[in-house]
Amino acid sequence: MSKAAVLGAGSWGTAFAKVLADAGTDVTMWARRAEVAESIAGRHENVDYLPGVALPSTLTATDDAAAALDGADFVVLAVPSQSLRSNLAEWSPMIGEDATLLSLAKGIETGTLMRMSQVIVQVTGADPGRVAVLSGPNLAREIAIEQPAATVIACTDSTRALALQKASATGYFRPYTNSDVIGCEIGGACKNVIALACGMAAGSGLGDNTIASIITRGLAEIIRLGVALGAKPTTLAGLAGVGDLVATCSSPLSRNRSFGERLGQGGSMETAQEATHGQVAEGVKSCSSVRALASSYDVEMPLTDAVHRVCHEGLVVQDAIGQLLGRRTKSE
Ligand SMILES: NC(=O)c1ccc[n+]([C@@H]2O[C@H](COP(=O)([O-])OP(=O)(O)OC[C@H]3O[C@@H](n4cnc5c(N)ncnc54)[C@H](O)[C@@H]3O)[C@@H](O)[C@H]2O)c1
Ligand SMILES: O=P(O)(O)OC[C@H](O)CO
Repeated sequence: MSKAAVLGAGSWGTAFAKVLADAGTDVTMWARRAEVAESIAGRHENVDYLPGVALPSTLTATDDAAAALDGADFVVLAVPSQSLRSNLAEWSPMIGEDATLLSLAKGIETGTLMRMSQVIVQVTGADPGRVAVLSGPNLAREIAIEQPAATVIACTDSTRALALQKASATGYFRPYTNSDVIGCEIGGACKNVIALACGMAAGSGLGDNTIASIITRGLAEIIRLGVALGAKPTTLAGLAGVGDLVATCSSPLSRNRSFGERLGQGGSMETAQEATHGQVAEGVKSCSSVRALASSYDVEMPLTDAVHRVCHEGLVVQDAIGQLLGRRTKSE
């Protein structure tokens, strides 16, 4: 039986740990707070992040990273993007030398403008072939209650991608393999920014035509950036692109969409943060790093730029909408 350590016990770390356990993988979770680890190991419930969801009795948890990592074939990184580097620096010496590192995070690091797989390679010194990413339309609570969904596991080493696929395939969770790590990561990070824009529109009282227009033009700018970075357009037309974009932009479960909705209703950044119930809305920081990354590749991303200006430069949502519609007309 293969062994996995899931580092991070938030909503997605917990839901994906359940998937792995249901697929027959031996899983130990690491939680930052002892009481969260105790709740998972003792009550088989993560009361803080996934209340009401019964976790498998085979799923164990600890607040000791070394214990979780001991003998792990798969190291699943489930902390927010902006804290991955500092956490990984601590964990790196405890990671087995042939372990596969799987990133669940959907963000671009501020400052360095690195994708998570690049951060992992830089911090651990691992060969890039040992690093995989998982991305797709995977709202944690829906997966946790076993509603069927698909995802993408991307790794340049197909043997490792297949091993992860086997370790996480269940009757409700269907992982597809892909070798396009860049495409999956760009799709995952950028859709959060577009979901913020959709939330802002919905919060302003705008309807489905507007949302569909934002999703579609959002996809256009995501593809532009992805292709500039070396991603395959087909990846962005798949689960890790369109699939995740549609799910996140449409769902009331999305923290990014909910955050944007509060801003669209006229709320402050602080009240918008409350809409995420203490969980991370990655797009709030990644809108700035995605915008900077796009600028360094001379890629135009007007929606991302507008989201950045609303979140970080005080632009009012209604003015952002006016400015977007006031841009010169052009061909599709
Ligand atoms: N929740 C989802 O539906 C979902 C689905 C797919 C991908 N993701 C991605 O997975 C990643 C993790 O998201 P999540 O939903 O589990 O987030 P979350 O906010 O629910 O939980 C984050 C976890 O990381 C921990 N954490 C926060 N800051 C930390 C720090 N500085 N050091 C160590 N631990 C820290 C928290 O205690 C918590 O256990 C994000 O990049 C997110 O975009 C989330
Ligand atoms: O709740 P969000 O906005 O972080 O989105 C969750 C997942 O990424 C959806 O696939």
